[in-house]
Amino acid sequence: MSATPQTQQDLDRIAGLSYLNPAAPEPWASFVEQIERVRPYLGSLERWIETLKHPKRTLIVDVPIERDDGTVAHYEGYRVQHNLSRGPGKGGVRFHPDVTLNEVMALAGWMTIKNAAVGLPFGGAKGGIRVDPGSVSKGELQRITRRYTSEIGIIIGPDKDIPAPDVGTNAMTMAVMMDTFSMNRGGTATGVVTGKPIALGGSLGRQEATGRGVFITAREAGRQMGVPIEGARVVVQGFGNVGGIGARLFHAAGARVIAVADHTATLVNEAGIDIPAAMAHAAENGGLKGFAGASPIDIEDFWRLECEFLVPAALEGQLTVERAAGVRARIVVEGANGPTTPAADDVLRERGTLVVPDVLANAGGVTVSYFEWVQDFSSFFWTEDEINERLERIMVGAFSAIWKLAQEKHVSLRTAAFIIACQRVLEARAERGLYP
Ligand SMILES: NC(=O)C1=CN([C@@H]2O[C@H](COP(=O)(O)OP(=O)(O)OC[C@H]3O[C@@H](n4cnc5c(N)ncnc54)[C@H](O)[C@@H]3O)[C@@H](O)[C@H]2O)C=CC1
Ligand SMILES: O=C(O)CCC(=O)C(=O)O
Repeated sequence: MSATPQTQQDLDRIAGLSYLNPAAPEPWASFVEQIERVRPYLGSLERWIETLKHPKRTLIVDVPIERDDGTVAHYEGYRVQHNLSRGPGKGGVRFHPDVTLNEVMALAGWMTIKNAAVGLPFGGAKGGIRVDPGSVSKGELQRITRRYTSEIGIIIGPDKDIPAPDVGTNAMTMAVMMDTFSMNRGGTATGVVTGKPIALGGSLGRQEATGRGVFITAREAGRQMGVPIEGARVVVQGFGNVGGIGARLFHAAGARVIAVADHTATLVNEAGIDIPAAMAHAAENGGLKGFAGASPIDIEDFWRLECEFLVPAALEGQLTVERAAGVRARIVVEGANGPTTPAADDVLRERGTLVVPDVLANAGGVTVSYFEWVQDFSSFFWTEDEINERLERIMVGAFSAIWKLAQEKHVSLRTAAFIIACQRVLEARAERGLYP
C-alpha cells in the first residue's frame, strides 16, 4: 500500500507526474493560461475556476487492427470530455500523426469555451488517433475507425458525448462511427455523431458551416474596423474543410485571396488566386503542390504578407511570438483551434492587429452540428436556407455580445469570449453543486 503524501515535496513530485503538470507542454499550457487570464473577471465564480483546468474524463484507448499484409498494428486513441456542466460533450475527432493526449485535452477545453461562448447547450469534448490517414489503406482506415469507436463507445452517445469531424476526418468517418456505434447498441443512433452524410441524417450546410462562420465573423470584425470584405487582401493557411471553404467565400464576396498554404505548398499571387481552380487542383492532387496559378513563397515570408485578413486554418501554435512580430494584417481570424500562443496574442494586440479568436471564429461548425443533432432527435429536417439563416443569427449575435464586452472591459476579443463562456460554464457548475 502506498503512503498518503505528507510533505510539500511529496505533493510537488506527484503533481509533476500528473498529466495536469503545470509545466505541461503546448497546447494545454496555452489553454490553462487563457483560463488564468479571465480569473479577475469571475467574481464569486472564481471559486470554481480549477474545474476548467481539470478535464472531467480522459480516456486513452489502444486501437489494434490487422493490416492488409496480415501483420497487427496498434494505434493510440483518445477521447477527452473536458467539461459536461452545460450538457453532453461535443467536439470533433482528429486523425493526425502528431496527435497527443495533451493536444486532445486542449482541443476539448476549447470546445467547452466555444460551445458556451455561442450559447450551445453542450459541454466540451474532443478525440483523436495518432495516425496518418494517408499512410493506411481505405480498409485499414475503416478498421481503425471501427475499433476506435467501439473502444470509446463506453463514454459516447447521443445524450452523453457527440463526436464530429476535425483534421483528417470527414463525413465518411462519421458514417463509419455511426454505423459501428449503432451495431454495438443494436439500434440505429443517428444522433451519436454529427457531420454525417445527408443520407444518414446529416444536415445541409454542415460541411460549409465552419468556413461560413469564419467568413461571417471576419465580415463583422471588418465592419467594426472599417475594413470592407470587397477588395480586401486575404491570406489563408490550411486549405481543407475550414481554410478551403473560407477562402472560397472570401473570393465569392469580392475579396482578393493573395496567398494560400497547406502541408504540400505555400503559394502567393498578389493579383489574387483563382480559389475554385486551386480547390479543384487540391482535390485532384491531394494538395496545393503544383498549382500553376500562384508561385511558391517561403513560409516565414507568408506570415509577413501585407493584407487585411490573415486566416490561420491549419493547426495549433502557428502564430508564434516571432511570427506575430512580423504580421502585417489588420485582422487575424482564427479558423484553426489554438493557432496563436498567448504570448503572440499580446504581441498582436500591441501592434494593433485585431484577433477574432478561434472560440468565436470557427464556432460555425459546431453550431450547425447542434442543428444536426436537434434535427436527428426530432427526425424533421430543415432547408439549407433555414440553417444558414439560423447560423448567421447565432454568429452575429455572439460576435456582437463579445465585441461589446471587450469594449466595456478594455480586453481582447479572446478574453471577452472566455469571460462570457467561463461565467456560463461555472455558473452551471456551481448550480449543480458537489456530490455528495
Ligand atoms: N472541420 C471543422 O468543422 C472544424 C475544424 N476546426 C479546426 O480547423 C483547423 C483545420 O481543420 P479542417 O479544415 O477541418 O481540417 P482538414 O483536414 O480538412 O484540413 C487541414 C488543412 O491544413 C493543412 N495543413 C496541415 N498541416 C499543415 C502545416 N503544417 N502547414 C500548412 N498547412 C497544413 C492541410 O494540408 C489541410 O489543407 C483545425 O485546427 C481544426 O481543429 C475548427 C472548427 C470546426
Ligand atoms: O461539430 C462539432 O461538433 C465540433 C467541431 C470541432 O471539433 C471544433 O469546433 O473544433
